[in-house]
Amino acid sequence: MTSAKDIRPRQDDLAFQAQYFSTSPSASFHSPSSHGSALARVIPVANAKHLKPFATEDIKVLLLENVNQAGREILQQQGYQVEFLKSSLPEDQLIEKIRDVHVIGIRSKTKLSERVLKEAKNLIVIGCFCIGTNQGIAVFNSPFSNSRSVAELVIGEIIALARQLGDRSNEMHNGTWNKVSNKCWEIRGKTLGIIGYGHIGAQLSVLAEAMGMSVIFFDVVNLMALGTARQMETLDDLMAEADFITCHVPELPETKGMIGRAQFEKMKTGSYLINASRGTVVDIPALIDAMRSGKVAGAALDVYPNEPAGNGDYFNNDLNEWAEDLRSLKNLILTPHIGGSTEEAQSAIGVEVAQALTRYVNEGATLGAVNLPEVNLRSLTLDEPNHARVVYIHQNIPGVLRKVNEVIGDHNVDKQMTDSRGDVAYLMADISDVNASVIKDLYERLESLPSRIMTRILY
Ligand SMILES: NC(=O)C1=CN([C@@H]2O[C@H](COP(=O)(O)OP(=O)(O)OC[C@H]3O[C@@H](n4cnc5c(N)ncnc54)[C@H](O)[C@@H]3O)[C@@H](O)[C@H]2O)C=CC1
Ligand SMILES: O=C(O)CCC(=O)C(=O)O
Repeated sequence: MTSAKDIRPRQDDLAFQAQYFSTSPSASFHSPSSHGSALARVIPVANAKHLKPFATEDIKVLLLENVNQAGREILQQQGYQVEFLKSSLPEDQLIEKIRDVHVIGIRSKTKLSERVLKEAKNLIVIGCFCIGTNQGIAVFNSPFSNSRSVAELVIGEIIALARQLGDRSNEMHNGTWNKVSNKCWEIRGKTLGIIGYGHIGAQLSVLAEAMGMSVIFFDVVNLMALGTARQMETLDDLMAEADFITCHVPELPETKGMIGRAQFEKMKTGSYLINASRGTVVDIPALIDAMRSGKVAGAALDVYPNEPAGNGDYFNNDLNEWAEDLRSLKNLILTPHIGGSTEEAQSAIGVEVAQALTRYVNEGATLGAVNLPEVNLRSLTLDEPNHARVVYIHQNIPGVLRKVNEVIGDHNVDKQMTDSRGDVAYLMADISDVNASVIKDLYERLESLPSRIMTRILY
């Protein structure tokens, strides 16, 4: 019987290798520490084939934005070449780097623009150690590993704003004792208005009620309210009733500027605004005016329309034209996008995304992908050394499966699964009794089909 090694393509055929990575066993994976994610549903097979990815050392991973060490280690342990940078990269430098890369890991600062992706000829998967995009390149994220951290930050800010803690602390740092109770409040009995009742909004709802707040929320989806929270019919209703308003919606065309002058008008005089979602959600010049007029008694911002790529003295008008106006305002907490920046969140994200990337690179499984249908096949086992796994990403148009099956149907297909999501379909098939020349032939025939987006063969 031929061993797995015997069916390797030649090491010097680089273009060929770039597309071919062998499988690796489910048994070597552990479920991520986080809570019921798609990956946690994967059941390890007892005698799963213990393969290391073929030509492991040729898999190049670029990790930007200080991705957590736990995630880095998972990728390094696979034997991949991992390059790690603390900050993100400007577009031109990213284009230079991404040409060779198979896997990229990013956080919220890196923009994988069309220009960048066009140059990413070898890229097979993107790990968002936060969120996503769509190019036939799989994208994995960690949908709720940092939700609790954001919710806890917001709870801290609600109390800090109600008690003007930022101002008192700054005054003491400057040597001033200023003991005041005027316009300082308990939060018990006050109303929290949550805009966007998803992972973060829902956590916040529970925490706020535990501290004696009443919770109302507005969401485009009709959702089950937790505890005694109430869903409001309109955003205006929420703006008019809440004492504290906090935004937890995604960045979308519909959420751009969703808190603008008209919404500030609706707010109670002396209420508070918090934004730890995305910088475009709040119209900042309108907020500045609302704070100057006393309509808004305090605010906390964690996110901004423009954010710097790394740490440094960047929070000025060159970055955002109103930055210095913001810096001059009282009872305004400004934080550098740290909502999800806790050891717990970063470690959980690192593990979850790195495991998803590894599973995709080695096995083709798309469980937890943001932009592809979720497809998985049970692991190949030790009894199946001469099997190959075909992964075929293609346009979701009629007639493709017939053509694909004409190609693979000459062989014994042990198992096959296909699913689609929008315009993209994903097929996985395990084929038995194959050797290197068969694999090469299959690969070339699948690549030549007009519907092809990406072909990979794993073994
Ligand atoms: N500051 C930070 O470090 C972090 C910021 N975030 C941001 O927070 C956002 C929310 O995070 P999650 O709660 O995890 O997201 P999620 O997807 O679980 O919840 C978002 C909610 O917003 C609702 N929504 C969407 N459009 C809306 C609209 N126009 N009006 C009202 N509701 C709308 C959705 O129906 C959903 O219920 C993320 O998209 C991200 O931008 C997330 C993590 C960390
Ligand atoms: O911590 C980060 O880099 C990004 C956090 C965030 O905004 C997100 O997960 O969407």
